[in-house]
Order: sequence, then C-alpha cells, then structure tokens
Amino acid sequence: MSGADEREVVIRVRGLRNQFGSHVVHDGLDLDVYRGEILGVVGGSGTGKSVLLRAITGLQEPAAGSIEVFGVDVLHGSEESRATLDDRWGVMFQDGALFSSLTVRENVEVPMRDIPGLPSAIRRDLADLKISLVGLPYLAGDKYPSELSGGMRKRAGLARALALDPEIVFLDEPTAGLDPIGASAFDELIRNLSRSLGLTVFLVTHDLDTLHAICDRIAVLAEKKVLVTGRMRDMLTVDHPWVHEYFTGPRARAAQDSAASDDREEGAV
Ligand SMILES: Nc1ncnc2c1ncn2[C@@H]1O[C@H](COP(=O)(O)OP(=O)(O)OP(=O)(O)O)[C@@H](O)[C@H]1O
Repeated sequence: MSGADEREVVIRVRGLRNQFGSHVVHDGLDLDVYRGEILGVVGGSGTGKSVLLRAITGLQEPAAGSIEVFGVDVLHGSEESRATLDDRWGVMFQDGALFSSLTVRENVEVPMRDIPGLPSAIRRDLADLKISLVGLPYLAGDKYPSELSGGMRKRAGLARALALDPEIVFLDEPTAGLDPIGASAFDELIRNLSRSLGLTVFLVTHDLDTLHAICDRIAVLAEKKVLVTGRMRDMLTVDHPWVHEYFTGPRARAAQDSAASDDREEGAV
C-alpha cells in the first residue's frame, strides 16, 4: 500500500508455517521489513506475533517457509553466516528478560562477553554508554532489576538489546504494563533511537498510541498470515472484522484524538 517497495528489504519472510502439534499458527505468511523503518506488528491475542518474532530471530523453528535477514538464510544458512546475525540484531522481550542476579550494568555487558580481546574496563564503559543512551540515570547501572520500576527495567532491557550496536531491534510489547506517561516516554525513546542510529525496529504491540505515535508502517496478523501492511490511514479502509474493530473502535478513536492533539501541540511550539 505504500511506495516503500524500492527501499532495502532487511527481513524477508516467505511462505512461513508455524505449528505446535496440530495447532497451525501461521500458514503461508509473507512479510518484508525495510531498512530504517519502525514496523508495528499487531493482531488479536494468539495470532502469533511473538511466535513470528521468535521465528525470525531463530528461536523458533518453523515447519516450512524461508526467512532471510540481511540476505542471510536464518533457517538453513551455515552456522557461521547465522552467527554474524547475532551482532546485527538485538531483542527485547516483554518483561525485559533481565538476569535477576546481575546488576543492570552486568546485564548489558552479557552480550559483549563474547567479543574477543575486549578489556573488562572498556566493556563496563560501553555498558554505561548504553545505559545513558536509553535515558537511565548513571547510578541505575549498579542496581539489580528488582530495585527498578517497570519502566526502568524496560529501558534496561533495551540497553541490553542495543549492547552490540545492532541494525535491527525486535521489541515484544515494549509499553505493556506502563502507565500512559511512561508508555509515551518509551515511544519517544524508540523513535529517537531509530532516527538517530538508523535502527530498523520490529515492534510487536497492542498499543494504539504507539502505532499512531511512532510506527511508519503496520503489519496486521490475522487468518494465520500477514493480512495487510500499510500506514495507519490505510488500516481504516481494510474490510476485515478484526481490523475494522481494532482501528476504528472506541479505543482507536481515543488514540487518534490524542495523536491529533499531540500534533497540534508540536505545531504550536
Ligand atoms: N512453545 C509453544 N508451545 C505450544 N504452543 C505455543 C508455543 N508458543 C506459542 N504457542 C501458541 O501459539 C499461538 C500464538 O502465540 P503467540 O504468543 O505468538 O501469540 P501473540 O499473538 O503474541 O499473543 P498475545 O497478543 O496474547 O501476546 C498461541 O495459541 C500460543 O498458545
């Protein structure tokens, strides 16, 4: 639906099938993700948004189909070529998935431990840099995850996802559980990081405000596949019961009003 087709495709999924026993989650799913975009992946509960994220990042073996990231075959490529991808993407899971026995700084250092010859003092400095990049106070590095608020834990999870300077970040419901102010601050952080670092963002969300505020494009999962992709305004014309209800229901209208008022305020500054 958009004119984005000439842009570089960094993730290409074709004919993906995921199933658990006889339960087919995806069947014939196709998706392209373009460099530098923030793609919002939405769909009803159980449509397989997280399974798709896990399949693309090699954590879930599909029953059929192909997945290429930066042209590397995630499913059948050599171990060597697949290993190169680990440095080029970062993943933030829903709860931040931090190690509770490690401080925030140590958590952020975990992905860096495999860098040969990196002195521990530099590793520490790099971790502190990531911690400040996500807007956490310097002292947060010494804290354990249990000592942080939910929003701070999410920022710490994002700092760890950014540890190896990835080109793509995968975020699984980053604003779930945050209050509206915390959620919009997190949205802004993602947008700023994406723009300043040129990051491609694959963002699984239920949050209509996030879709309005920061997503360049939206992919809707339904009927076991990506039913439609396009910009927010394209979603309003999709003739499908779930898509229609989701994008034009009362919550959608509230999100739309709030986005419009944000735009007006920005324009007034
Ligand atoms: N390891 C697993 N074993 C069996 N079934 C699974 C497994 N992982 C996911 N599923 C099933 O796959 C389907 C899709 O799950 P997934 O978590 O991807 O949905 P989702 O779209 O992210 O949902 P939600 O919006 O509720 O988080 C669900 O029916 C889930 O029960």
